[in-house]
Amino acid sequence: MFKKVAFIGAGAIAESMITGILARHILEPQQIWLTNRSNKQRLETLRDCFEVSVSEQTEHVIQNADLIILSVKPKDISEVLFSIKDKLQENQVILSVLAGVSTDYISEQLALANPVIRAMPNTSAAIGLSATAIAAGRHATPDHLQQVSHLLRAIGTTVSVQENALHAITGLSGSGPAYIYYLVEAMEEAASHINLDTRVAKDLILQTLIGAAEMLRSSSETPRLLRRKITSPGGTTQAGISVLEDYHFQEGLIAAIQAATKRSEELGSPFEVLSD
Ligand SMILES: NC(=O)C1=CN([C@@H]2O[C@H](COP(=O)(O)OP(=O)(O)OC[C@H]3O[C@@H](n4cnc5c(N)ncnc54)[C@H](OP(=O)(O)O)[C@@H]3O)[C@@H](O)[C@H]2O)C=CC1
Ligand SMILES: O=C(O)[C@@H]1CCC=N1
Repeated sequence: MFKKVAFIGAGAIAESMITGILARHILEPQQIWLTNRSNKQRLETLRDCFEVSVSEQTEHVIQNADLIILSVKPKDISEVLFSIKDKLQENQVILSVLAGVSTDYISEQLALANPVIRAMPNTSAAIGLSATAIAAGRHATPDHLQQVSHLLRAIGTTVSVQENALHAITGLSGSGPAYIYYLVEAMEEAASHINLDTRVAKDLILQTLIGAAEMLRSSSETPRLLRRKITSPGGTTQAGISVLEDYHFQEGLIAAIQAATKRSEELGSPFEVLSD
């Protein structure tokens, strides 16, 4: 297991991952190091909250780390790779969670034989419920993949995929929680239109979501059948679904996931490398 894990990038996904990892005691706080570009206040907040080590010096953070997690925006990756390439030690494993950016790009920029692995988690990592996909890049052996998967299993489920699937996975499950939160925003807004008490409505919406998710997980029935069982002919659900159909709800969601997938490809396109 990794002894020191360094995060370069201290934003939303780094925080979610650290929360999940510490909650499962996969690592102790003193094993986690963190840096960002300039937001000192943010580093201090995370240090105080998690008791992890922080430093404005990337060199200090990555020194002797056996796993380095890249968690910056795609636009910042070139700068980060340039700043660490001369400081990396042999055998340090690189794990990138960036949308779009290929492992080949990372390896080419580093021009080193360090193993590179790419993963796409989501923010449910914070409660150990991320749906994470992982792909091996250059120099990553099955053993490296296994070690990283072990760590990532602390933050949820992990599935190994071919790297070219990661754009679609980013559109589906990387961004996925946002689609659900967007739906809940609309349900809460609807509750106010139908004069329900806000607190009561929030509790009912939450339990409805949890119940439906658990039904999907535990039942052998398809989502379509589960939906049909709620939809009495001429009843309330049919009235509601019929309006969703008028608004092309499903087509909208399909288009949203396609757009997010395309955006991942676009974010990665400045970093494409010609294959050997
Ligand atoms: N948010 C999500 O749900 C998910 C995000 N991702 C991916 O994770 C990555 C980060 O996303 P997110 O956490 O949302 O982004 P945030 O904007 O919240 O965080 C980005 C972090 O990167 C830091 N940073 C920028 N440039 C540098 C640099 N040169 N050296 C060190 N640190 C730097 C920023 O520091 P400062 O604030 O000081 O500028 C900030 O801490 C993205 O590539 C995204 O695609 C993947 C899965 C899910
Ligand atoms: O919105 C984004 O670009 C990132 C990638 C997946 C989730 N958030």
